[in-house]
Amino acid sequence: MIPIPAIGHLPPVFEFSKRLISQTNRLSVTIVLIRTPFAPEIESFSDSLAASDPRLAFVMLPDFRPDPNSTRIELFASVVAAQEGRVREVARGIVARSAGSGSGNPLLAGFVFDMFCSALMGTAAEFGVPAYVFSPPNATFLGFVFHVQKLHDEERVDTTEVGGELAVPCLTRSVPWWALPDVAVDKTWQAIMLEHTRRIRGAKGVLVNTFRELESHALDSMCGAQDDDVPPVYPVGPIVNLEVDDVAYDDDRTNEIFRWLDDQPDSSVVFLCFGTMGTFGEDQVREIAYGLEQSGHRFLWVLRRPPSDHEPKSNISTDYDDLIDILPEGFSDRTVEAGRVVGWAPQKAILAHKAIGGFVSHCGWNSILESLWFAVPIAAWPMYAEQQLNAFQLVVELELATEMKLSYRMKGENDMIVSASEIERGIRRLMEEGMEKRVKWEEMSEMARKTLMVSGSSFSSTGRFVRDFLG
Ligand SMILES: O=c1ccn([C@@H]2O[C@H](COP(=O)(O)OP(=O)(O)O[C@H]3O[C@H](CO)[C@@H](O)[C@H](O)[C@H]3O)[C@@H](O)[C@H]2O)c(=O)[nH]1
Repeated sequence: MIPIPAIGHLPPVFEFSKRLISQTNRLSVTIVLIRTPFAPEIESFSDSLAASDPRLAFVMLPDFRPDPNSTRIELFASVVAAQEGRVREVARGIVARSAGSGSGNPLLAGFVFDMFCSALMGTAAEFGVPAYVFSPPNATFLGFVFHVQKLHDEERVDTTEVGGELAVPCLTRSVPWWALPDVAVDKTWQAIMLEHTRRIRGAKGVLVNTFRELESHALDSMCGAQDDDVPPVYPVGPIVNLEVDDVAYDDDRTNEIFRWLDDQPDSSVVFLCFGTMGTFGEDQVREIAYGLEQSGHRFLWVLRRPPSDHEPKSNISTDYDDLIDILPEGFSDRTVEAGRVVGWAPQKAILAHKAIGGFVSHCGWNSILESLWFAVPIAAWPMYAEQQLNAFQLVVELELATEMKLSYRMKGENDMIVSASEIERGIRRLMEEGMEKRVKWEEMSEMARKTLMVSGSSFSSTGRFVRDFLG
């Protein structure tokens, strides 16, 4: 398994690997890791996982020192380039062990590459084994990028110049311009994604972190007549790694969060968290603070700061030294009973807590799956990457989530701040009017859990993958 070292991508790969070997005794998994600033906690959970099963091995590549001036795009590309030689070496080691094992069975059965490591897929061919791809984003996004690439390469349609809505087979409704992800409207991102997508078409199959009951339309749109060059897609999710929180966050600060949550009534707290990179300027922080205060609801707010001018541009967000510096004056005193503002916090364990009644989320796919798993309704506030498409899918296509703000592209440059009163309204809608939606989240949560049980759809799909993988 060759993951890309980002927090949104690693835990799903770890969890899927674990599931894979629990479902079959014909496979073991070696995960090739590289230490980067994206995933500082990487070792704490890989160590604990490696200890859990001898068929799960980790190879840690030496530290990768990023060029501090590189953008996130450049950084990802250079990480993958740095991985290349070592991935080959690791594979050679596995092949050499099979030669020495005397069993005559090849030990290297194949590779699974993160979709953003597609540049390494040629390694599989060198070793004469299949290359599969793992997609941490959902089936809708996968269908979307296949379609955009087909439009681009076969019909000479450049979506960055379309400017209106776009009909895509993976969604029943056309995607309005404001919900199109960066890969459809931004030339740099599109060029990168087109490259990945062309290579992914050459994979033997694509594993996707989703489940049929949630995304049947998108999954069906990718098989058969619609686009006959798409490799088989295996929905194997939801892959929600519940252990990461237990392993990585056993400290006083975290214990204090849970002591406070324990004292709050059931379903009374709104949780706000914006993924590994979601941060705001001072003006927006102030509006959120006032919006929360005016809503009168209890809250738990993860607030992190963007990298400063002298830090690498590609770093993930970090905790503030002192939150008092950024919050409006007197806010903490006035809300001492009603809420808590914290730095990085164990999101899954928080969503699992009975005091949480709603989640204001940036709509990263892991966050959505975690919220579905614990049946916590979302108010969507997408920020970057494919999150606007995820939000559109949740709010408009599936009618599951409410909205806080659906796009940063909907408004003009100077008008991107969401006001305190919009935030107040959004929180009230989420916490007070969501009964019907809450039932839907509970039903979906039950389906998410069932799909992983023996004979559930994702369990069966994983079994199908194992059979195909081993030929
Ligand atoms: O304070 C925090 C913040 C985040 N998390 C965890 O970090 C992960 C974040 O993943 P996700 O919600 O997917 O957000 P991103 O980190 O933004 O993920 C990237 O990767 C996802 C999967 O490809 C994409 O859907 C996103 O758009 C992309 O930004 C989740 O497991 C959260 O539980 C915490 O535990 N504590």
